Amino acid sequence: MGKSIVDKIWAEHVVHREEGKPDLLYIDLHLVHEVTSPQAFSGLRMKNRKVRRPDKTFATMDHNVPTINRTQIDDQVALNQMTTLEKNCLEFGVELAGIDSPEQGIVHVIGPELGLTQPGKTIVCGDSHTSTHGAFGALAFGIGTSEVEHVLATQTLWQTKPKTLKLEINGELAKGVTAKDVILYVLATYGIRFGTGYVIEYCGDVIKNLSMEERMTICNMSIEGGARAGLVSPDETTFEYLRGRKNVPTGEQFDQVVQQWKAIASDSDAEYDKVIVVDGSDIAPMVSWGTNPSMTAKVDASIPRQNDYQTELEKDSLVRALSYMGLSEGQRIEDIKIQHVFIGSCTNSRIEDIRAAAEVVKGKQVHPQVRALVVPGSQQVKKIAEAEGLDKIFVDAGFEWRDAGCSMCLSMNADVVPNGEHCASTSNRNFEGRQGAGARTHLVSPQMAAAAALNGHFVDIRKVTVGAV
Ligand SMILES: CC(C)[C@H](C(=O)O)[C@@H](O)C(=O)O
Ligand code: SF4
Repeated sequence: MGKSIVDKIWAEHVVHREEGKPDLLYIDLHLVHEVTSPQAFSGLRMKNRKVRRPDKTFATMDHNVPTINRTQIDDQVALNQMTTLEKNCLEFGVELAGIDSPEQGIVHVIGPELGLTQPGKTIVCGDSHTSTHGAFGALAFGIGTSEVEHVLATQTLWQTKPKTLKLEINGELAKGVTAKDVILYVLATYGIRFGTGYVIEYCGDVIKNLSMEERMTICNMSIEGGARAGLVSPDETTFEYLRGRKNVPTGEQFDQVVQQWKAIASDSDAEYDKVIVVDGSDIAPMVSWGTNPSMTAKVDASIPRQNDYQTELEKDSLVRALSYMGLSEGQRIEDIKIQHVFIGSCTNSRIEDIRAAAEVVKGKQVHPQVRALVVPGSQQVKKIAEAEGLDKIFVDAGFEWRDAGCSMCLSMNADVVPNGEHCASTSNRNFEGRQGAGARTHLVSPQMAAAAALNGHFVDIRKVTVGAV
């Protein structure tokens, strides 16, 4: 019987095993951000311990950094967390992409960008969307602050081996259907718990034909389906993305490491604990209408009615979600009006996302009732976009063009959606209050967000002429 990538990575990383206990796993890369690390560093200091492997630890600041006027920060909470991280990194010898660094950005955008994220690695971070790095064939998952301290101190982590779920997406995607729609469709179909206890391995022709950035979008939202990790076996697309990046070996050493990466991919006869098969041609551009990512519909459909559900529990949660969202049963998705647009977050803020949105926006104007923001995932993405003139396309159309950070994805900084207003957002969570108290989030792809910005309501991107000036 063949082995899956999870079996292989696990076997290579167990450093201690005892019957009836979790395994002790070796961690290859520990990413750190300002929100979940302060107590962990304090813990080390109190116990008089060092960071065991500073060379395998990398920090950035992303969650509450301002995305505008960075030279003069007046948000005291943000400032305090940022200076604390700076002090901790200096004291413990951890490399930091700080606020002034050209490498600063959302932790899940910069890991891959800097070539730190590589196939076969175990990667952790005190952040649930660490699953993003799975796109490279790494076993990557979020950990809590006490575990952050444990990894800092020992470079290991106690973990129970998860079950494996093969999610095969076959066929082809229609024009206008993106990776974001794939994962929203999966969540709309299988719910927010189907992945609980599993690591999801995404495969099939649709996944094979996606770019690395698109694969990251899908792996990113594995956590929204209950799985702590989601991954894709590495292939030529993976190796080509990594070739020439900082932190990736070069020359002959690159060829050698590619051989190791190839060996880590799942065997064709690998067995899984559960298998789900999806037909890619069923997927349409998706829009979330409720308060969790599974409350999502195709753009040309309508919000469900109570009668569409069997159980009282489901009917109740529909009613509650619609009351928070200020929407009604049976309302057409295209009739939902929006006042804000956020193009950003670790789900959709990479260069391909920004390019796709710019294509839609080019030569057009943001609807007069809409405030629209583009927040690149990293300062490097920002720089590439500016070199291509994309910032100008957005600014000319009436968008705000910002510095890198999490921004309106969770509104820990000044980028907030006001109470009761609707936001078309390329992020990953639409929970109550996520983008501000009373804010109403609709999860969509960058193309769909851009089209909504121009129209003031959702429109079917398949019917929009893209790129016409
Ligand atoms: C702040 C952080 C702990 C949190 C997470 O773990 O995901 C955040 O990134 C989020 O997206 O909600
Ligand atoms: S962009 Fe959003 S989802 Fe991603 S790490 Fe930041 S807050 Fe979390």
